[in-house]
Amino acid sequence: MSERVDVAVLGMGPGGEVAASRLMKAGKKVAVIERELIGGECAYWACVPSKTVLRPPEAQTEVQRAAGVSGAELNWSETSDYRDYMIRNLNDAGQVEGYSKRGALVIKEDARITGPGRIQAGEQEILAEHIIIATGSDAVVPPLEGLEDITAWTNRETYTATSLPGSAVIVGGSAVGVETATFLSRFGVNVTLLQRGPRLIDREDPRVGELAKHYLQSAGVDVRLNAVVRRGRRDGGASVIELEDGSTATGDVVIFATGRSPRSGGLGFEDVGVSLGEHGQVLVDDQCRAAENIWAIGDVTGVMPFTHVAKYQGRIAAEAILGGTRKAFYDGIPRVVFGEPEIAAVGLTQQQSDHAGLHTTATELDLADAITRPWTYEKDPVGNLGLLVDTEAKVLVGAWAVAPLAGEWIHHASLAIRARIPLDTLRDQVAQYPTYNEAYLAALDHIKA
Ligand SMILES: Cc1cc2nc3c(=O)[nH]c(=O)nc-3n(C[C@H](O)[C@H](O)[C@H](O)COP(=O)(O)OP(=O)(O)OC[C@H]3O[C@@H](n4cnc5c(N)ncnc54)[C@H](O)[C@@H]3O)c2cc1C
Ligand SMILES: NC(=O)c1ccc[n+]([C@@H]2O[C@H](COP(=O)([O-])OP(=O)(O)OC[C@H]3O[C@@H](n4cnc5c(N)ncnc54)[C@H](O)[C@@H]3O)[C@@H](O)[C@H]2O)c1
Repeated sequence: MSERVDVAVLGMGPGGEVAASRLMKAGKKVAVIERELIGGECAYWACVPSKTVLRPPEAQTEVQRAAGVSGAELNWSETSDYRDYMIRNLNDAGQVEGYSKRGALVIKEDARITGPGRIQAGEQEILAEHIIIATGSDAVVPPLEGLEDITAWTNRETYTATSLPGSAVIVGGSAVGVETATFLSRFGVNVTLLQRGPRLIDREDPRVGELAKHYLQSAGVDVRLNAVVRRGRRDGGASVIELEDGSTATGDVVIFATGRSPRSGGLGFEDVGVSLGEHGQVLVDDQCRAAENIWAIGDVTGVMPFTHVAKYQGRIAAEAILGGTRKAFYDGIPRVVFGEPEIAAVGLTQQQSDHAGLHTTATELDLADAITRPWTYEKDPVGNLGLLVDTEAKVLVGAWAVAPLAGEWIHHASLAIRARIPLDTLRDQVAQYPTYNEAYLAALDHIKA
């Protein structure tokens, strides 16, 4: 039997949840279709568990680095219990009930689009005026000889593990690799981090990668750059990765942190006029429209694979379905890696601004040399801020910070870039003393523009 709704949301990660909630609030009849757990990758295997297990090490660092306080010890068993609570013990019964009570048609099935306005979800056919594709992304595991012989994990096994391995080889040194190395090393796991290029976090300014490497090495992580993985093999209980240069890396597990690919294959998308890009991402316009009455949001669009972007696109698509005209605009959206200390960036890198033909000047500030907060915060203060300024338009176009709480105070730069706030206004802003925010004024003092 077919069921008719106004909007069918295919995939209930953070993007799908925001879109569905907004549409239901506006009185639309919504079908929410999810084949695993309502909440998606973020809630169970990615953002939420990773940030939950990173918090105890962060708190311990704060204690170790602040004057006059001591004695913080990590406890994995309590951490993993709290992590399990945060990921709802991989049970979405509460979410299913919540959406049903709010009037949604909740379908827990694998779904595919079978024609315009038509979805097959298990035995059930849904007829919908609008379809929102919010199917997210999968972990990419590179084809590797001997893969079946090693204990290979992705974020899923890592962030639901009950007991931790004694040692781990992490392949991939960007957001997932750096966060996972931070988490595991702090809980006493011997970590080797293999990054194929010359630097970590390779989408950001080179200094960001340098600093990330420095802090990981200080935490005891064996960071190997330009590491080209050749094959895997088993040696007793251990998993061994052989590298092109003849060296090896050995661990109880090998964790692949080598990127994501959009979940767009075999779901009938192309049959209804949806176009896929070269990486399989669903192509969308600036209102997240993928085809007539079909919308796509979140990781499946490949625009910026972050939860805050999936949620933003969910708001944009819902508004468009309700007749709004707001367009998505991606300037000034922050990118934070929750390392130790936090690694935050926003806007353009120097390389991107050169490519765009902008005339820019950059500066880097050692926070301890310039402001008070690092000294009141910890005994041996760390932290750096980099700014990139367009000298013609006299606005900030890029910023990065590797420092305590950087994921919080990067939002000052985020707003400045997004709203193109004139440098003169930024220079006139008065930050609370003593806060990390004062670093912006100190850095701008070094810039002639
Ligand atoms: C380890 C890790 C840590 C991360 N940490 C952060 C972080 O701290 N902050 C941040 O902003 N981002 C983080 N991310 C990225 C973030 O997880 C994603 O950007 C976010 O989950 C994307 O949301 P989404 O709604 O597009 O998709 P998803 O969360 O992937 O959800 C998509 C849903 O669609 C369902 N689905 C797929 N196909 C079908 C189908 N055919 N039928 C029915 N249902 C289907 C899936 O089961 C899934 O539940 C992290 C990622 C990883 C891997
Ligand atoms: N805090 C956050 O917001 C957060 C945290 C984790 C992940 N995420 C998001 O999730 C997505 C996935 O993150 P990710 O770090 O897995 O992917 P990524 O695509 O950002 O980085 C993958 C890294 O692995 C390296 N790599 C790829 N293949 C390799 C190989 N064979 N050997 C060695 N190195 C290899 C690449 O050079 C790259 O640096 C990202 O887009 C990220 O934005 C966000």
